[in-house]
Amino acid sequence: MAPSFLDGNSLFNFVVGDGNGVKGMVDSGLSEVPEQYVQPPEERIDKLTAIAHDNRPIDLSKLGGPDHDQIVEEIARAAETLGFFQVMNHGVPVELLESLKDAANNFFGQPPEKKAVYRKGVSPSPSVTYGTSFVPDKEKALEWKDYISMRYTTDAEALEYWPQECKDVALEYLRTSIKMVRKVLEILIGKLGVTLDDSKIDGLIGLKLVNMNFYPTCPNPELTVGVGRHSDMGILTVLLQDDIGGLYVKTEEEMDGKRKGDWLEIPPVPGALVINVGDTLQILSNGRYKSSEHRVRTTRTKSRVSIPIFTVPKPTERIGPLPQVVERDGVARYREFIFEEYMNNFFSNAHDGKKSLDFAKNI
Ligand SMILES: O=C(O)CCC(=O)C(=O)O
Ligand SMILES: [Fe+2]
Repeated sequence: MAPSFLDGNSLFNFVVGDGNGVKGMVDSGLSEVPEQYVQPPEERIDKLTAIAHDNRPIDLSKLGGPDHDQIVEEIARAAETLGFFQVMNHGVPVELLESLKDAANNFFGQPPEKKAVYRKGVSPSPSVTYGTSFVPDKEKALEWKDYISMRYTTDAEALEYWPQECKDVALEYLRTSIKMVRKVLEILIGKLGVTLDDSKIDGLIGLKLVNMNFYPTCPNPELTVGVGRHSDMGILTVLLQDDIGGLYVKTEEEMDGKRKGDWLEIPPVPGALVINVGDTLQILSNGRYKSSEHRVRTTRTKSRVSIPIFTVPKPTERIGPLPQVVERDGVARYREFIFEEYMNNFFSNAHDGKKSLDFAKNI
């Protein structure tokens, strides 16, 4: 029977506390968006004014041929401007991409009690968390999204604790993507005129998370957000999205006829993956690479899945602008800190654009 949400508390408990998620709420028969999900006007997303970012995906297979230098340029240019680009021939098998979307839909298609076992605090492993929105306790308006997050430690631990519905494909996705992430990161660091040894790179991408996001259908998409404005905290994010669309990125500067502050949609391209720069890479590069603000809209008739891999430094890693870059720039735009401090700050605040980076600003 459809629960009647008489007050805000019972709705919050049903969705967040009991782990029914937004999907459970929608499945209970909802004709309009509850007040807790209504965004203030300035955060709502106007689908009609969106401009598509229709750049072709960068063909990574060309790194092995005569066009190597041009591809390196394209990657660096994209990281310096929008901070987002798409790649093809990335080494992640295209069939695996299809299986991943199926796995995500299968996982979220289960009854709530099967998913709720992975809630924070009750999950059989601290590396697996099922939840909804971002930090529900801190948010003025909740995000229209459920997720499962899988932090990688070892293959054995993943095979034991990650959900049956997704563990094999998620591990394969991680294994194949990481090779590509390393390659792209080495290119970007190289373009800064810096070489880092393998152990330093290992530390910078020492923490890896595979998330599966599920955005249920929404009766009033114009009032809600799937994910609010934010930037990612780590080094590079790899993102697989399905064919629904709705990922928007804010332009940091005037480019290709777009004005600073315009929101561009990253359109779904079959077989491609989206890559974006995270806060930590912006900091390491002393601001040259852009960790862009992005957000996700909701849709009325079809649910959407996306599957990001976040590559993030080890919590104990000391982070700051690379000394060679600071020397050349003549100024350090960010301070040094231990990554765990950054991470704790990131997860203790609601999404608020690029405010996460203030933690690292030099005062
Ligand atoms: O669903 C998407 O397309 C993006 C999700 C996202 O930005 C995130 O999980 O950090
Ligand atoms: Fe993101």
